[in-house]
Amino acid sequence: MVLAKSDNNGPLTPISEGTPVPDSPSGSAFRASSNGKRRPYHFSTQCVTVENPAQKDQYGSSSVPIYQTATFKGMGGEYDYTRSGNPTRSHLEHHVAKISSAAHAFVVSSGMAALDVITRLLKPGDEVVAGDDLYGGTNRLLTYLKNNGGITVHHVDTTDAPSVVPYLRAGKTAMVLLESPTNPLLKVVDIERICASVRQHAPDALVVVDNTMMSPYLQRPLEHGADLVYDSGTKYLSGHHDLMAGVVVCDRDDVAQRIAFTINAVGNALSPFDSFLLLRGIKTMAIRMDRQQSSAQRVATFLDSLGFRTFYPGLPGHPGKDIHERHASGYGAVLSFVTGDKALSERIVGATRLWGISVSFGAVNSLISMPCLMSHASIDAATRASRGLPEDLIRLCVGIEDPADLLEDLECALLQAGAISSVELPSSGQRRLTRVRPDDGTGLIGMAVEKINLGEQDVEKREWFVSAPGKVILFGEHAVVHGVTAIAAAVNLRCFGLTTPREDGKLALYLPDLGGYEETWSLDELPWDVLEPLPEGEAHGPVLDEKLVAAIVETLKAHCATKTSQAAAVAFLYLYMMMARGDTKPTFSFTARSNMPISAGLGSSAAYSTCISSALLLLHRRITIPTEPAPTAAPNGKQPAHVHISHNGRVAIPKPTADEINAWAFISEKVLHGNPSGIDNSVAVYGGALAYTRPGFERKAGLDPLNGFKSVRFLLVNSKIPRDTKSLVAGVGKRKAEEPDVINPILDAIQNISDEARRALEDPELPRQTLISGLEALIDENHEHLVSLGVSHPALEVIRAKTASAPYNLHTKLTGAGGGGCAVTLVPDQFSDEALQQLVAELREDGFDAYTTTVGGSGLGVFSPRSGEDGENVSTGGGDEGMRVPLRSQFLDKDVLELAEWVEDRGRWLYV
Ligand SMILES: Nc1ncnc2c1ncn2[C@@H]1O[C@H](COP(=O)(O)OP(=O)(O)OP(=O)(O)O)[C@@H](O)[C@H]1O
Ligand SMILES: C[C@@](O)(CCO)CC(=O)[O-]
Repeated sequence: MVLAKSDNNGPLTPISEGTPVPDSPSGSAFRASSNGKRRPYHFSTQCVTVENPAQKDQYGSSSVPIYQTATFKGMGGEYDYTRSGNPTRSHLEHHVAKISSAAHAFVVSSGMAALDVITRLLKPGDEVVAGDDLYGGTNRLLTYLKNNGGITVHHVDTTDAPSVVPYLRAGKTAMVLLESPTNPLLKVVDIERICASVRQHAPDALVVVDNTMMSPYLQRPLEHGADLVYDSGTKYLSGHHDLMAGVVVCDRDDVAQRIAFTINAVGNALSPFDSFLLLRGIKTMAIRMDRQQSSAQRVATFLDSLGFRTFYPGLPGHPGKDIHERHASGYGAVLSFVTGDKALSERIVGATRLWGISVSFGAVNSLISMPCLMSHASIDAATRASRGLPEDLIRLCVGIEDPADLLEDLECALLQAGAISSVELPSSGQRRLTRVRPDDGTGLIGMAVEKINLGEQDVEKREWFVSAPGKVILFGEHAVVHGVTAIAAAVNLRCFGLTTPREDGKLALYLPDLGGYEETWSLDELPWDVLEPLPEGEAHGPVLDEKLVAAIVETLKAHCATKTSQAAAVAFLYLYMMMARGDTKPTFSFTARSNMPISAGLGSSAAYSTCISSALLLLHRRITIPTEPAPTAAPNGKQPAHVHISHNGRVAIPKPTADEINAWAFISEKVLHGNPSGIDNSVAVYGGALAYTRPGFERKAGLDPLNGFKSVRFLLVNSKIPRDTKSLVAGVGKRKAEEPDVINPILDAIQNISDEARRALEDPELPRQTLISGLEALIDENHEHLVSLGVSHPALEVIRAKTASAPYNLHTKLTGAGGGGCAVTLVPDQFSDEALQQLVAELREDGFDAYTTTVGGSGLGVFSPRSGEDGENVSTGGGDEGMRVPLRSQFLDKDVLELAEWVEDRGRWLYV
C-alpha cells in the first residue's frame, strides 16, 4: 500500500509520484477546494471514508463486505487462501495505512502478535534496548526471547534520552523499543531525539514504537523518525473491547516484505470478521477519543487538585509535557495516580460502580485497575519496584460516559474508601473535599495554613558562599548502612552554595542544575502550624518529623516541582523550618551549583546537604565562622608584625562547628535518602579519606581519618544511567530482612575487605606495588559482593569489562549506590598518561563520561567574612526581588568547567 504522509494534525500532504490517484472522494485522502487544488481531508473525515479505489465492490456495497471464506477458487487470482490475503483484510490494511500516513500496514490477531511479528526480525546475538516502564505483556515476550532466543535485552529509562546512548552499539543493537507515553506511569519519551541517537550510534537498528496509548489519531511516530509502529488494535482503533487485533505500520519496503513473509508463514493475520469489526470501529475513533481525552483531563485535574500524585501529560507540572506536545496532538485518555497505601488503592478500585475493573484500555467504557495486581502482574514484584512502579498505583482509562457521572462515581469511591473526606464550610454551606492522610487515616492534608505574624525581620546583610566535596566510596557501600565499616574519600568535584539577602520578606531557592528550578515562598506560605519547634539548646533527634515533611511536600505541590527538585526543596525547607527560632526568620535566596554529576553515586546529595546545612546554620545564627586572623600591623603601619603562616584556610573551621554542620547535613540526607549511613555527609564535611562505621550496630562506631590515598590516582566513569539511591538502599534493606542467611555473610565479607584495606593503607612498611595490587584484588572482590547484593547494572559491567580489557588490565568496581551511576577504577602508578587518555577517549566513544581524579581533598569550605568584599552590600539597583545580586549573577553566569576556579579566586576560603 502506498499512501501520502500527513502532517501532525491529521491532514495528508500532497500525494507523491507513483501513488495511485483515487477517483472517488470517499476513498480519497483529498478534498477539492475553491481554488481547484486538492487539499487533504481532516483526520476524522479520513476515518469514516473507508474505500479502497483499487478494490471496488462489484455491487457498490457501502460497507465493506466480510469475505468469510478460507479459500478462493481458481488459479492466478489476487486471493487464494485467507492466511495469505483476504479482501476484507486488504481494505482494512489500506485504511490503516491511510490514517497512519504510512506506506505499509498489516493487521494481525492481537497487539502482542504484532510485537511477535516485529521481534521475528531479530536473530540470536542481537541486542534490544527497551524501556523500563513497559506493558507487562511486552516485558514477558522480551524475557522469553532473552531466555530462549539468544537476544540480549537492556531495560533503560528511555524517558531520559541520553541514558539510551551507552547501550547503542553499532553492529550489535538491532532494535530500540519505545512506548510514549509509557503505560501506566505516563512518562514521556523523546522519540525524535532517540531516533537521532540511534541513527548516529547504531544506524542499522530499527526504532519500534508501541503507539497504543496514543493511536494514529494523536501521534504518528513514523513522522518522528521511527521505522516501525505498532498498536494494539484492541484499544482505541476498535474502541469497543469486542475484538483482539494488532496493527503494524512502516514506510520501509524491505522491512515490510519481511513482516509480510512472517505473517503469511506463521498465519496470524487478522480474521475477516475481526477485520470488518476493526474497520467499523476506526470510523468513530477520532470522535471517541476527543470525548475520552477531554474527560481524562477533567479527571486528572480533579485528582491533582485533591493532592493525589497524578500522572497525566496534560497536567501543567508533568515533566514530559513539552516533549509530548512536540510529538502528539493530544494527551490521550489514560492516567494514573497514587494514594500512598496499597490497601487504600484496592478499596478505591473496589468502590467504583461506573468504572469497570478490567485490564486493557481504549474502549468506550471507563475502566479502573491496579497495574501491579493486573496488567503488570507478570512482572515480578522486585522488578516492578526497581522500575519505580508503585504498588498503590491506580490506572484510569477514561471512556465516553458523561464526565459528570464519571467524576461523581470516582468521588464517591474515594469517599467510601476513606481517601478523602467532605467538609461543609460553615460560611458558605459549600462542601470542600480534603484528602485524608493514608498513614494515620485521620489527619487531613491541605488544611488552610494559619497566617503567621512574623514581626520584625532580622536579615543578614551579606552574601555567604559555602562549598562541599563529593565523595568516592572505595569499599563498603550499602554494607555501611547495616553497620559495616566503609572507606571513602573526598573527590575534587564540589557543590557550591550562595546565599543572597532579600528585603522583600521572601525565601527563594534556585537550583540551576535541576532543570533551572526556581521557587520563591512568602514565609507565611510555609506550614508553620505543623512544625513542632526544637526546644532551645536541643539537637534534632534521629527521626524525621514526617508530618512536617508531608506538609512541606503538600506546600510544594502548588509549585509543580519535578521529583528531584522537589526532594532538594523539601530538604531545604525542612532544615530552614526546623532551625528557625521564634520570630527571627532570615529571608534570602539560596543558589546551589555543582560541578559533579548528580545522582551518579558521587555524593552530590551529601555535598548539597552540607551546603544547605552550613548556609542555613549561618543565616539562623546557630553557628559563626571565625574571621581569618588579620596580620597585625607593625608599629610603622607598613609591615605585618609577625609571620603569617598560610594553611590555605585549612583547619580554620573548628571541630564543634563542623560537627553541628554534619549533624544537620545528615538530617537533610535523611530527607533525600531515607536511610543514609552518614558516610557521604561526613566526607563532605570533614574531607580527606575516612574509615566510617555507623553508630547503633554491634561494631564500634567511628570516623577515623585515613592516610595513604592522596597519591593514588583514580578514574571515575559515569555510566549516565540515572538511579535513585533511596530505592537502592531500601532494596538491599528489604533483601537483608527477607534473606538474612544470604545477605549477612556478604556483609561480613565486606567488613573483612574494609579491614584489610585499612590495614594495608596504614602499614608504612608495605611496598607500594603490594599495596596497589592488594587494593586491586579487594576492588574486584568488593564488586562481586555488590553484584550479589543486586546493585550492579549492565552498563557498569560494560565499564568493568572495558577497563579490564587489554591493554589496560585495570580493576574497577561500582561506587556509591550502584544501579547505574559511577564506577571507580584504580590507576596504578606505572600506568601511562597516554594509555589513560586513550581509555578515557574510548569510554567517551561508548557514551560514558570519565574523569581522572585524586582523592582526599578539603571538606566543607566557607568564604571568609573578611574577604567577602566582592559580594558585600552592593546593590544592583534594578533588582526586581529586592535583593542584592553581585556575586550571584556572576555565579550563575560561570561555565560549569570554570566554576571551581572562579569560586576559589573570589578570596580567602576557610575549611574544616
Ligand atoms: N547541585 C544540586 N542542586 C540541587 N540539588 C542537588 C544538587 N546535587 C544533588 N542534589 C539533590 O540530591 C539528589 C541526588 O541524590 P542521589 O542520592 O540520587 O545521588 P548522589 O548523592 O549523587 O549519589 P550517592 O548518594 O549514591 O552517592 C538530587 O535529586 C537532588 O535532590
Ligand atoms: C549506598 C550507600 O552506602 C552510599 C551512597 O553513596 C548509602 C549510604 O551509605 O548512605
